[in-house]
Amino acid sequence: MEVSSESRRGYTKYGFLTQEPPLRQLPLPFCQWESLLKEAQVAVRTLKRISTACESELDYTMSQWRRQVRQMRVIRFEPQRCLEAVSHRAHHVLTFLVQYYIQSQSEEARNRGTVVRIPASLAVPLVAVSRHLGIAPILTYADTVLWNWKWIDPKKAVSVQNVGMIDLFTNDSQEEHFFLTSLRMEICGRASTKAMLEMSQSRSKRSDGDDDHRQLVENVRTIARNLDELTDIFCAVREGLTPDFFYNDFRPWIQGADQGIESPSWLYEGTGLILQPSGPSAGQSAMMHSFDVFLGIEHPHSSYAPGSGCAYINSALNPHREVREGKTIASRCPRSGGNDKPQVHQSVSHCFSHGSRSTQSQVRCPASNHSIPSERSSAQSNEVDTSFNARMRTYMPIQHQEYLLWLKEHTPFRHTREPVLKSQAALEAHGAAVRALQRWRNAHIQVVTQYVILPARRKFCLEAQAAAMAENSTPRRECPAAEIDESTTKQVVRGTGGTSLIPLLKIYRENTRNAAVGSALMHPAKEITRVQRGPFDLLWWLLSFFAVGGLLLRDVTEFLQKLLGAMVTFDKAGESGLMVMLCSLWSHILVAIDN
Ligand code: HEM
Ligand SMILES: N[C@@H](CC(=O)c1ccccc1NC=O)C(=O)O
Repeated sequence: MEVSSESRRGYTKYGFLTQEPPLRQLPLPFCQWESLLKEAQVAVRTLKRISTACESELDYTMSQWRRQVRQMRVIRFEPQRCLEAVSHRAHHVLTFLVQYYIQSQSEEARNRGTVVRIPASLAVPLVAVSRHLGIAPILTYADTVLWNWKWIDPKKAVSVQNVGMIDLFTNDSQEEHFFLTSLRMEICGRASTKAMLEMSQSRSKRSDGDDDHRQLVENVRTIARNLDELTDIFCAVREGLTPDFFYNDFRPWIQGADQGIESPSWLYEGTGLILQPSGPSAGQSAMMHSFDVFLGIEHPHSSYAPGSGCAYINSALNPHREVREGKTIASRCPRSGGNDKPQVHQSVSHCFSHGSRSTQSQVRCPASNHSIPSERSSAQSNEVDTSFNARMRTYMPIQHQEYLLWLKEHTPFRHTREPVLKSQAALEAHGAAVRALQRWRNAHIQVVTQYVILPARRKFCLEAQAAAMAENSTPRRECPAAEIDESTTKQVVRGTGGTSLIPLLKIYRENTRNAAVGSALMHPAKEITRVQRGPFDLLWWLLSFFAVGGLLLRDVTEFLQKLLGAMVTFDKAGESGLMVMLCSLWSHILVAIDN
């Protein structure tokens, strides 16, 4: 797999962000799209903000807006004749318009029947530009983050403080803070990308000298430290975003059509496409994928070939069969994760990869496309779709997909972890990086619980209560969110990427942990010290200190009591009280981490 030296330079300098700040306005022929975007943004901001009493006014305004969209003529977009930056902006604007168009419709309208229609005025140019970019024809992480940033002060360099977002759905600073968190991680993560590139490139022209080896160890240590910085930036998402705003006000705008079997399909008028695409997720960040790829952490069933596999239809006719390239084969598509029953995925489709820009029609089920889970894997993973990562790659720009394939071929930690087996220092560095990634995944699971699981349970409760009241007008009974059991959560809660999210995230964390345990077993190694510790780590160490200290204190006390008889007195009640408190705190922390 060849990645041009030019694009490699690009990754080095700006990570996965574009070299230049993204375009903020499309050229003249496409200004109507820009005006429609402004109109929708203003309507949502002004009418939603005032009060809920304005909801119907918002509905009315948006229905007028949708009419304009339907009546707009199809403007031809010829990406081959445009600068790449224009294509990025076109994909960004069109996918924002599609989200406004679909998500501003009432829930009944969206679920009525099985198909939601995207007017040709949006669908035709969107499919053209998506083919050109080798990306899915739906709002992606690239649209919301990578192609959506601006310098605050163009005279200063790009830094985590000197950036802002261009377009938002709600125009609320909380939404900006959410996207900025990812953007800042992308900027900060450039240090890792640079280190990975250096190592992987030098592997091709390998000299294996001592200096090379020292450099490798230094680079892997850089990655470990950088991952901890990323975790700190990630945790700061809490500083400017409330779970209520995230879940109830912002998230509905970015939903895709991959929210379970009852999700409607999206029909792209004038293109022949019917898809059930996933919404955006930072799981589409090539920077985040590169850590797993580089460190050799495997997530089973995430093997992958580039292209966009999101193009298919769930015809839901025969639950046990899938039509593939003219043949009918028995299969199951793990597309929507968790509670997937065998489904039909009769593909339609066009592929959005470079290699197949021509109107190639092929049958693909995005997740199972490259790897259909075996019996063993299903049992092992408790029916969780672990091919999420492979599917998410098909929502990345094609260069990022190709870069990840190149990295997999060239990482020094491929196959046998050659340098690791050779050197204790490299092994330690690798173990520290893996553990740092695991810490990031722990933090991520906690944030997902706080921002998705708990608000979803709360909403489910309120809806159940309202329904019960409407049915038999029984008095309102409290329904604490915590009462909802796990199976209900699984049914009602999905990620924008369409997954049954917590089981998936836990498996990914487990795979990471196993990679770390594996190397630690081979050579028990000292942990590389973290450069920055979060308050949680401090608490962890303090508790460990007191717990161990408490145990020691008890042993020493007993010893002294035996030794000195009655000379040493110790308040037994106080001591055991302390122990109980410490144990219970400890178990709370363990439970919190496991959640
Ligand atoms: C409030 C903030 C966030 C929430 C609620 C959230 C939620 C989720 C959810 C629900 C998933 C499951 C997959 C799916 O989308 O269906 C997921 C996956 C993922 N998210 Fe986030 N996310 C947040 C922020 C971030 C950020 C800032 C990053 C990094 C840039 C990130 C990186 C990932 C990755 C890499 C995955 C794939 C699973 C893995 O590798 O462990 N997330 N996220
Ligand atoms: N998967 C997340 C959404 C998400 O993480 C996301 C979506 C769009 C752009 C960036 C995202 N992640 C972090 O900024 C969710 O289920 O809400």
